[in-house]
Amino acid sequence: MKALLEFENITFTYERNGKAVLQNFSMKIPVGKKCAILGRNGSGKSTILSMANGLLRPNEGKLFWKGEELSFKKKRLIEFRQKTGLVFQNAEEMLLSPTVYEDIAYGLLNAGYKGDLLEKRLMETIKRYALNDLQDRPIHHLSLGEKRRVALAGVMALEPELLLLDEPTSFLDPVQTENLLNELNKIHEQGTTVVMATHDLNLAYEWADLFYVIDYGQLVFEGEPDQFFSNESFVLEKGLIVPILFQVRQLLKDVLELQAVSKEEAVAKIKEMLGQRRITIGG
Ligand SMILES: Nc1ncnc2c1ncn2[C@@H]1O[C@H](COP(=O)(O)OP(=O)(O)OP(=O)(O)O)[C@@H](O)[C@H]1O
Repeated sequence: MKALLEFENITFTYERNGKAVLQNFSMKIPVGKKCAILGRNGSGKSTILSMANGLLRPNEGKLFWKGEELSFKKKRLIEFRQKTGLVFQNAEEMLLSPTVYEDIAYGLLNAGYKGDLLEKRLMETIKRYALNDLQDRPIHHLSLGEKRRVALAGVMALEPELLLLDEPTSFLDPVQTENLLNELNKIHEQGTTVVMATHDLNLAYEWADLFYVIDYGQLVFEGEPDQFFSNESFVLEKGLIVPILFQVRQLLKDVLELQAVSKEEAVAKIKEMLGQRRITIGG
């Protein structure tokens, strides 16, 4: 499996002589997958995402981008940071420009775009993320869902190969959550590898191809979502729960005496039973 980004034996401490947040941490993110990083509060998920974006430098160990060791020299780091876009947990707080248009332009300017190229990319981004009606609006007049869309658009304007998202659906309503997932699926279909840290296990199960479970700064599971949730005692031990979607799939399989029930079939069945657009049960 070819790794896009690899963490190799990384140790990281925020404070001098402080407790290591990551210890001998190794993880490979393959090209072209939809990955979810899971783990209890404080397990190290945001730290991993910041390091994957070159914002934090390991105390020990190495990072590899497409097999090549990451250099922390300024120029190389700037190049690397453009290839790995990070949308922060409170993305809306990162929007500092007066308007949507200016915010996206600011990111492009910082990345060295100017003149016609800047204008072209700006217009493409505004169109692609359906921001036409919002472009001249002051950022503080936007809803949370709209602010998240602007933050995502700002990062995607730089066409990263790896998109990193820290709890992108927190505080979004079910419709906005669904819109965001549709957007992420489009981004993924166009060739971007997507990694999301989330506490929403139903969503992670429905969306991700690959799980990384972090506990106390260690990678304790890497693999398929079904494999992870099949071992309930392990899931509970890691401070997580088996989501309702997984349970319904197992139940339907038994009741209907089928070999397998796809996630899509299970989602459709739950929606039919609950008469809802999206599943919002459990964490
Ligand atoms: N800037 C910082 N300075 C010092 N310690 C920090 C800093 N940021 C995070 N930590 C500590 O590092 C550990 C891991 O934090 P991190 O935010 O990576 O966890 P997380 O899994 O993303 O948590 P959550 O699910 O609550 O967002 C925690 O103990 C946290 O207190």
